[in-house]
Amino acid sequence: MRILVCKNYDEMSKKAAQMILSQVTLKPNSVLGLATGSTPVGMYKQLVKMYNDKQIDFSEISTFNLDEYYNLPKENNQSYDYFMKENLFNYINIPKENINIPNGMAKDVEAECERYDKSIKDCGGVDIQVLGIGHNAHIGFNEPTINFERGTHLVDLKQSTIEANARFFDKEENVPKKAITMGTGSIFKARKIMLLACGESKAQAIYNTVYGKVVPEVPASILQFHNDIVLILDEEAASKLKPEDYKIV
Ligand SMILES: N[C@@H]1[C@@H](O)[C@H](O)[C@@H](COP(=O)(O)O)O[C@@H]1O
Repeated sequence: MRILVCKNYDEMSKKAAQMILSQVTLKPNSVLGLATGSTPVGMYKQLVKMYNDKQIDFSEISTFNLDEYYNLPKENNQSYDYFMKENLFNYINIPKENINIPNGMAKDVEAECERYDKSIKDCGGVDIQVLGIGHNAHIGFNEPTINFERGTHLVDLKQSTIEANARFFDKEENVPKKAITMGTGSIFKARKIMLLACGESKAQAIYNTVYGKVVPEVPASILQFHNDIVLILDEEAASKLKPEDYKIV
């Protein structure tokens, strides 16, 4: 695990965007695995800026998002489909047909999950996967559980995740209780993984991810076994790590 610590959120976002830029420059038809949540918003802003400055071209890029709420229409301003358009897709030149997000409104969820996994495979797999992390170390919507899930699946969200995401909804009752997410197995298959975390509230989850036992109760701990993973943290999220284990950038 490579761990880079940035002074603050802005620096973290810039570093993350630079890594995407290198990936896209080296391979213009890269497959990007994308995440939602407040953490990657700054990175998306940087990518839009790079696009406006003609530094990056998304015309051959394909994307796969990690997850989507179940039974929340795309048009709802809290759907992840809406989030991605608002934060990235509306402002760059990615072809619409190259964008993939699980369909949370699918009637046959099992078929939708199979279709999603097959699309990732048919695209040649994810080149670089962007991840945020939940307070309980969930990645995508893979909540702490008793076994690592392989492929895309429907999950029941933990009460703590519902509470954490309630800040985006009018009322907690409106937060969906289920989501469709890529499995830890699918995430792990990405050739490169870049996990972003900021703020003190993520420090314990980061500590457990880096030093804890690899167990499905700490979903992100599986990343210890990945051979090309970088954690990009701000100082607060890194505050429980030993200084000899990270590089300040
Ligand atoms: N499904 C998303 C995750 O992909 C994200 O990492 C997490 C943390 O969000 P935030 O970055 O807002 O703390 O929130 C949600 O649960």
